[in-house]
Amino acid sequence: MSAPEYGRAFTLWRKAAPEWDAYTRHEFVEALRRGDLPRQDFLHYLRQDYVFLIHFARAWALAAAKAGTLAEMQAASATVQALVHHEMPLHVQVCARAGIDAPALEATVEAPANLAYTRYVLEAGYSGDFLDLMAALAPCVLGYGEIGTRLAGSGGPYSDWIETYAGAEYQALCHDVGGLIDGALAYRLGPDWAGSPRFDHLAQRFATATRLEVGFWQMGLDGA
Ligand SMILES: Cc1ncc(C[n+]2csc(CCO)c2C)c(N)n1
Repeated sequence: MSAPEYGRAFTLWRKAAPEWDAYTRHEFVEALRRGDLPRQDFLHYLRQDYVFLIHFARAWALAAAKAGTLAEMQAASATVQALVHHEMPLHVQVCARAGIDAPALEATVEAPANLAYTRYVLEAGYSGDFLDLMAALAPCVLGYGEIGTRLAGSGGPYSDWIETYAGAEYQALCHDVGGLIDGALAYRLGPDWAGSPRFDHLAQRFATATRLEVGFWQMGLDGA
């Protein structure tokens, strides 16, 4: 499948990430598409994803702290707001309907693949700058956008999940984040950012985060 249009950096990083297809076409994703992913596996994934989102929101808050312009600060803080007030309560709701109440969800023991991924992203932000954070965060945001687009209209028991990411609102967010990243690169590295030595290092960060997304799906299949 051709890459969705989420900006120039995404197009280049995606092409250079060896495990991009292993992430976006993982067996977990295919089982969501076919609709035969066991419910227990999905709930195990959702519980871990709730913990993931806590740290992901922290990483976006760190991005707000490392922002260089008002537009960057607005984009990062809006993402924190959306995560904390929409995406996380949605996980709480879905789990509650499946009999996992809030205290049980809060008591979720973090899987090693989850720890590895979230702390990798946070460390990129602690030791690096806004660009390091964006390169580490991009596979998560934009990969789900690509998966949503490919799975759109599949139907089945996971259609709500699929259509959330296939929908216009989430696709618009992916375009905005792609634009934010291209703008952040130009602002810090100049107009020839794609040819700068820093760009290869950022591509490696993107590839590592992609590899950790593969591990997260695999944890979803293995661990329930
Ligand atoms: C393991 C894992 N990777 C990616 C996402 C997708 N995601 C995480 S936060 C967010 C909102 C925008 O930042 C989206 C779409 C997820 N839920 N879990």
